[in-house]
This record gives sequence, structure tokens and C-alpha cells, in this order.
Amino acid sequence: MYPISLNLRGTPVLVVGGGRVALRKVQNLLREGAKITVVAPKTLPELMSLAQSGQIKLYLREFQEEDLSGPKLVFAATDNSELNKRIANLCQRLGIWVNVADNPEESNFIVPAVWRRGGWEIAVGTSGLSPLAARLLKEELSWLIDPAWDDYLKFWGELRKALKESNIEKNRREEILKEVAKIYDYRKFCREKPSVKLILEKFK
Ligand SMILES: C[C@@]1(CC(=O)O)c2cc3[nH]c(cc4nc(cc5[nH]c(cc(n2)[C@H]1CCC(=O)O)[C@@](C)(CC(=O)O)[C@@H]5CCC(=O)O)C(CC(=O)O)=C4CCC(=O)O)c(CCC(=O)O)c3CC(=O)O
Ligand SMILES: NC(=O)C1=CN([C@@H]2O[C@H](COP(=O)(O)OP(=O)(O)OC[C@H]3O[C@@H](n4cnc5c(N)ncnc54)[C@H](O)[C@@H]3O)[C@@H](O)[C@H]2O)C=CC1
Repeated sequence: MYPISLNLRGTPVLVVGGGRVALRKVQNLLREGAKITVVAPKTLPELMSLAQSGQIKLYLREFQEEDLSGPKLVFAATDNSELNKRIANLCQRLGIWVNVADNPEESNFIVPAVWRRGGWEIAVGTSGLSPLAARLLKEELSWLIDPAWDDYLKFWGELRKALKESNIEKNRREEILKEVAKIYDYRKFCREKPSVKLILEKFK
């Protein structure tokens, strides 16, 4: 499984099924600004209200082949594994990437458990071995990773931006970043909390 971060803003995504699994996928997709259509004869009330507030499009009926004209990604999340398999086959034929809720083998992609804070994104995957274990490690990370890592990321982000906006040439900018990284590992950064301004003056 090759991990990538997809930009789904405005991208049409189809979710087939309206249960617990479909709802979780929809909630995470909404956060990324995907254009979501849900097809299911019966759905959870949460999906109904998302449709009522115009955040998703909802068709209260069974899946039909025509639903596959349009979406770039499909989530087959019904409780009918034969149907999920059929959707997967249709998607393969059409070249649409599909996630099959009850079958990682038939999926083009699977979804990791994601931990986010202060700009960090850590995706935990088990190649489908145990999604529950993926969630448990994700939860553990919230304890393991000190909030000072957020300041560290902020520092690097600001330094990178300042260098980009400076008139220092590209190769030298990269060199500077590597030199600073050698000096300021996480521990030294925490002790000294250097300012970006100071670093820039020192390395120019
Ligand atoms: C292959 C994959 C495909 C995909 O859905 O993309 C898949 C498949 C299956 N999940 C099953 C069960 C559960 N999945 C969860 C939860 C999550 N499942 C997610 C991902 C994935 N699930 C992909 C693999 C990722 C990887 O491992 O690398 C997470 C991480 C991300 C997300 O869905 O958003 C999200 C946690 C998010 C979070 O909390 O952060 C829970 C609840 C829990 O853990 O509390 C249970 C019940 C407990 C258990 O069984 O473990 C079953 C058996 C169904 C059955 O028995 O009927 C299958 C099918 C099978 O394995 O065949
Ligand atoms: N990938 C994951 O993270 C997980 C996957 N699963 C698997 O996912 C599947 C779905 O789980 P839940 O959401 O809990 O099930 P659920 O029973 O709550 O929901 C199933 C949904 O599928 C819909 N459906 C049934 N026939 C349909 C059709 N012909 N067209 C469109 N929609 C149809 C139903 O109306 C319902 O909304 C299960 O088969 C389970 O094995 C379960 C837990 C986690």
C-alpha cells in the first residue's frame, strides 16, 4: 500500500451505503471539501441532516450503475458484500478508484487512522491487518508526542517561508535548512527556542 495525501477539494466522491461506516467516511471526506453523493435505501439520521443542510447529496434508493458516471473515488460501504464486490468490479472497469469496506484485497486504496495536531498529520495503517490496532496507536500518539513538536513545526514552516521570500538562491536555501537542522534538533530547539529572524541573520 502506497501512502499518499489526496487533495479532494471539489472532487466528486460517491459513497454507497448509509450506515455507520459510510457516515465515518463521509465525515472525514467533508473535512477535506469533497463533493459527496450518498446512495442508500436507508440511512442513519446524521446523513439525512447532512443532506438537509446541503452538505451532501443523498439518494434514498439502491445503487445503480449510472451512479458511477462522475465520481473520481467510490466507497462501497453497504452491508451486502456481493454488491460491494460488483461495485468494485465496475469501478475497475471504468478506471475509478474504489474502497471496499469489507474487502481490502478488492480496494484500490484503504483509509488509515489519522492523528492531526498543530499542522502534523500522522497516518497509521496496518494494511488492513487490524483497523482497531491502527486506531489504538493513533490514540497513543496523542500522549506520546509532546506539544512542543507543534512549535518545532511552526519554526520550520516559518523559516522555510522566510527563505522562499528572501533573495537567497535556491541551492543555498536548501543548504541553510540542512545546516539549521543539524544544529537545532528537537531537543536543542526546545532548550533555546531560536527565532527565525535570528537564524536568518546568522546564515545569510
Ligand atoms: C481495510 C480497511 C478499508 C477501509 O475502510 O478503508 C478497513 C476494513 C475493515 N474494518 C473493519 C472493522 C473496523 N474498522 C474500524 C475503524 C476504522 N477502520 C479504518 C480503516 C480500514 N478498515 C481499512 C484498513 C486500515 C488499516 O488497517 O490500515 C479506519 C482506520 C479509518 C476509517 O475508516 O476512517 C477506522 C478507524 C478510524 C479512527 O478511529 O481513527 C472499526 C472500529 C474501531 O476500530 O473502533 C472496526 C471494528 C473493529 C475491528 O474489526 O477491528 C472490518 C471488519 C468488518 C466486519 O467484521 O464485518 C473491515 C473489513 C476487513 O477487514 O475485511
Ligand atoms: N471499513 C471499515 O472501516 C469497516 C467496515 N465494516 C464493513 O462495512 C459494511 C457496512 O457496515 P455498516 O455501515 O456498519 O453497515 P450498516 O448495516 O449500518 O449499513 C449498511 C448500509 O448499506 C445500505 N445498502 C444495502 N443495500 C444497498 C444497495 N443495494 N444500494 C445502496 N445501499 C445499500 C443500507 O441501506 C445501509 O445504509 C459491513 O459489511 C462491514 O462488514 C464494518 C466496520 C468497519
